[in-house]
Amino acid sequence: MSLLDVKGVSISFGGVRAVQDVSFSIDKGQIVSVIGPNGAGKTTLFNMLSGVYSPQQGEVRLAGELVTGMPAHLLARRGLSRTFQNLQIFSAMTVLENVATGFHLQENGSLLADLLGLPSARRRMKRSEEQSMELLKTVGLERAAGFEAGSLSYGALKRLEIARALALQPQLLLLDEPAAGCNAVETEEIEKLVAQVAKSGTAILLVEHDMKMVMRISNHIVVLDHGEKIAEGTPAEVVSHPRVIEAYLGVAATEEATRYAEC
Ligand SMILES: Nc1ncnc2c1ncn2[C@@H]1O[C@H](COP(=O)(O)OP(=O)(O)OP(=O)(O)O)[C@@H](O)[C@H]1O
Repeated sequence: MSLLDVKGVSISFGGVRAVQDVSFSIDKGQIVSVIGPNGAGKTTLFNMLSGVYSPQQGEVRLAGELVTGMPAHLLARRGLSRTFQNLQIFSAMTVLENVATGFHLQENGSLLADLLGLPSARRRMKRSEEQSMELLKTVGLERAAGFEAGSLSYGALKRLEIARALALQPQLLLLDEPAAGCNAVETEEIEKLVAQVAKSGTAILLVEHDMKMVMRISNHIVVLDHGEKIAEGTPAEVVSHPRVIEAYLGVAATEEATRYAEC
């Protein structure tokens, strides 16, 4: 049984078939990437798997259980967490506090105990701070634990967002363009981190435009074009697939034609 099983999911917006009959699966510890030209349906698919949209057709199973259209907070309890392309960091909080909020979301502590500062709440707080420090070490931000998150560089913020998603102790982590806006060094750091997270057993679903990173890091790639899956396989298999070449060359040729037209 796969960790994530996506079967025939579809969604349309008005007349636009954003995602049509897409199926694929992810196993434990695997890095699976979704690629495709602009408008191919990557973000929409990602949003259907992370509880933002509910598929109009098809089903999604997480560890064998039906989770189609389940909202994000319930998915998180079942072991699926995500990061956002536009960072969702609390910039006025410290780096450590940002990660600790991830742990608080996961715990079922009593609100009254928290408000009254009871020993059980203090113990829980201490435990989540210790666990947050461990995660900050994993993402290379332990020295920045006490800094205001807003003072971090962009690449560091991206890693902080991954740490916070990891605080939910996911079996599956969905990463929405983790390297977008990062320079080469920051991209390399993110790539290493993603590989390390997968090695520890957490499966990853990656939507990313940086093709070099995708090709180096993925075990399996799903290629979308105009909302449909046109190919899937290992990096070597998809780069030599005629429909993938056509989808990307089509885009390149159009861009080239536009450039000529502007001259
Ligand atoms: N909320 C929406 N309402 C209407 N149309 C939408 C909506 N979201 C996406 N679409 C359309 O669905 C199609 C797929 O869009 P989507 O953003 O998923 O593609 P993408 O592969 O993520 O593109 P990009 O690489 O540019 O981010 C596009 O034609 C887009 O215009």
